[in-house]
Amino acid sequence: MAESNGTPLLEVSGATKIYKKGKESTKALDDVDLVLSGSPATITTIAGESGSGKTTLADTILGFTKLTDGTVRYRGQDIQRLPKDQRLEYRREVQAVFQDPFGVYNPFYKIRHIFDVAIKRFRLASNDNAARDLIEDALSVVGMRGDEVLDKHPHQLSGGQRQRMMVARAYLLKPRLIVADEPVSMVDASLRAMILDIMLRLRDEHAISFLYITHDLSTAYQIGDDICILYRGEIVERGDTQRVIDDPQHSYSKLLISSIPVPDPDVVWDTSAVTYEGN
Ligand SMILES: Nc1ncnc2c1ncn2[C@@H]1O[C@H](COP(=O)(O)OP(=O)(O)OP(=O)(O)O)[C@@H](O)[C@H]1O
Repeated sequence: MAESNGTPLLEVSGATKIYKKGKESTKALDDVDLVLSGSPATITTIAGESGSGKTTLADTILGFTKLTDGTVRYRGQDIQRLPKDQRLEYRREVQAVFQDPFGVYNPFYKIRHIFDVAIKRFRLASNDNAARDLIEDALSVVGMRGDEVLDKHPHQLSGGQRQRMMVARAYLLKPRLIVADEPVSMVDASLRAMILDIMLRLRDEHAISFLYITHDLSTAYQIGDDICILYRGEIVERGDTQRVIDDPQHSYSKLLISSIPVPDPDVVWDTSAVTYEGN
């Protein structure tokens, strides 16, 4: 897919999504604009409370959900109107890592199946040796080896290992963007640190950008470049992560940030948190 100079990797414009069920309707996204330049690669956090529209935005960018209004452009092209060959390229270059790694595995297949399918679908290797090398390379990025995992079934791996398999599968495809929807919320603290570190390495060493969807502002603070605070489907504040978290301007951001747990016993818990009642 051609990327002309200055064209952002991803551009979401006026994204509005209304879910309708009978007479009820929910506006999950309300006129959201978002641009990821892709160069240099960055980690952009989408943060907000449950129901704020984070997953809807992620699903929209992945092409799983159609917008009611607005567009998602990947390298300048509306993802809903891509010709077949460009669609395959977009499918390869924009990968997903989800919260529950168990949900995406077929329990009947061994782990190697997820890699074999990806290699076949995107014609990544011309023979078995080349395929094996690609898989080992991808596993090494997440600190694993093929003989440890490939002949196992999903239930024989820990949650953290399954999540690392998902990251390895995404990396195998040499994506430009990984949409990571709560990727560390179901793993323990040490694995969380490892996965966040892998994300940083993929950004810095492999130029992979991330859209990091989370309600956890402390991890966003650790790894995020930019942050967008989503509230009821609208981005109410955006900017450099440290700036926004250290000095939030919008009253909802202030409320969200005041609820971050403070680990330092010498830091007094701020009990004067505002109650958010709208703009
Ligand atoms: N398929 C659907 N049908 C109807 N309403 C939906 C659907 N998916 C999401 N919604 C509604 O849209 C709003 C945004 O939901 P969404 O899942 O995008 O939020 P979220 O920020 O990802 O929440 P969480 O952190 O709990 O996953 C919510 O009010 C939700 O109930």
